[in-house]
Amino acid sequence: MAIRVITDKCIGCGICVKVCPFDAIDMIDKKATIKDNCTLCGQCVEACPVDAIVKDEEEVQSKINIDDYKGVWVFAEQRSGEVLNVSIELLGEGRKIADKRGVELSAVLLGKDLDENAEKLVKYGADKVLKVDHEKLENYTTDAYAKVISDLIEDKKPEIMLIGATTIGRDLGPRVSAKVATGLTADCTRLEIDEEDGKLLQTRPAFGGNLMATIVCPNNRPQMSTVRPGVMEKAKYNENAVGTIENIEVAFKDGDLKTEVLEIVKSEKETVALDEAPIIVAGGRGVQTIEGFELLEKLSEKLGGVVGASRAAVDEGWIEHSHQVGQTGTTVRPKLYIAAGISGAIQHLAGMQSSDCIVAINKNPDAPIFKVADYGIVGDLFEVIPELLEALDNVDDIVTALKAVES
Ligand SMILES: Cc1cc2nc3c(=O)[nH]c(=O)nc-3n(C[C@H](O)[C@H](O)[C@H](O)COP(=O)(O)OP(=O)(O)OC[C@H]3O[C@@H](n4cnc5c(N)ncnc54)[C@H](O)[C@@H]3O)c2cc1C
Repeated sequence: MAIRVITDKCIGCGICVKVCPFDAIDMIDKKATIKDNCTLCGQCVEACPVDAIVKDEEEVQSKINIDDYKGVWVFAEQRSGEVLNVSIELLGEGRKIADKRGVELSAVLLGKDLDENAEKLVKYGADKVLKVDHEKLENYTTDAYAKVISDLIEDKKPEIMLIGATTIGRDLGPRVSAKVATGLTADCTRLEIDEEDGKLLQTRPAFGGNLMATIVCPNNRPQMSTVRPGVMEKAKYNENAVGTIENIEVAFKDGDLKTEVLEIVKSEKETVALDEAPIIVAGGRGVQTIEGFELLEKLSEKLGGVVGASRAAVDEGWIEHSHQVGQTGTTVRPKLYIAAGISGAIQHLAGMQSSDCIVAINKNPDAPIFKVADYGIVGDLFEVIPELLEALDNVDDIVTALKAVES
């Protein structure tokens, strides 16, 4: 599709320049000229009084044979030798899509000393693991990983490739998609497959989370998505599952790799792995101050969890954005989510309502958070949390006493 100006008809009235919401039309020599930032919205076509601007509707012809592409791939991301939860979630989602399409589900595993993780991926439902074991892949680098995966795609032609929208996934996905000349939908929160034609309907928040956009990639393959951690259900572990592990040999030529990891230094900036945490104690505007969050920190430490927050608390500057849960923060699915002083706005619920157990502490008995809570405590968090801490101390004392009696 394209927007085209029929120059013979254009009278240079400039109406199109005025109506274009994207400033994508210039008047050059009294003729409308469409710029590269045109979004094909078509407002100029509607507005032109002399029909000098037209939209060419012809379908873009695919340069590849789409039928050659088969199978669903999941990039199995690892950190410090551990496969991330998001990759297990993607195996769960990939399994559903592969079954609907009647194709194989493969995990793509890059790194060093991968035998144990390859077995694990089979037990989480991968029919096949494409294992690329090489010392240059021990630590993630964009050029090495993007090269290996794009070469694999060109060789084996998967129909769909799913990658976690982690910092690594957000770097890797676009590089791979550019190398293999296909589209990528970033930061998806829902995936559906059209069983008939195999189109992947990729849904993601757009315009700052104010609307949900569903995007398809009709003319190129693979259809690639990065998917937010925490939104899909994890694949079930099955000790007896069987699958094949294919060892892929790679060789890097001079010039293939432009970066080398010399040392890994932990950032001093505070970050928190919310999406991996089994317990989250989250606070909202009701927590009132930075000191209020110290109380939440105590409770989360006691429970072996991490601290989360609503956007209101982040906007107040009481806690870093990396702790924000919700539509424009992190989506989480912990075993236990304690929401203290959080009202339960829809954008917050979107990021935490799939948690296994939700405990809400709020002064207002009508707060919407209670509608999704498994346990609700109506009360002042500055009274409730100290009581919880005391009760947990008592439990510790009882456990210590019991151990002393046993020994
Ligand atoms: C496009 C968009 C994206 C957004 N994305 C996000 C997002 O990712 N995450 C997010 O959280 N929000 C997001 N928001 C903001 C969201 O709409 C709400 O404004 C926000 O979640 C409210 O935060 P809160 O519940 O902490 O504050 P409030 O709504 O002000 O609620 C405070 C609650 O604390 C209770 N309270 C007060 N004092 C106490 C006390 N002493 N003890 C117990 N309870 C107490 C009150 O009864 C109240 O229920 C987004 C909004 C938009 C428009």
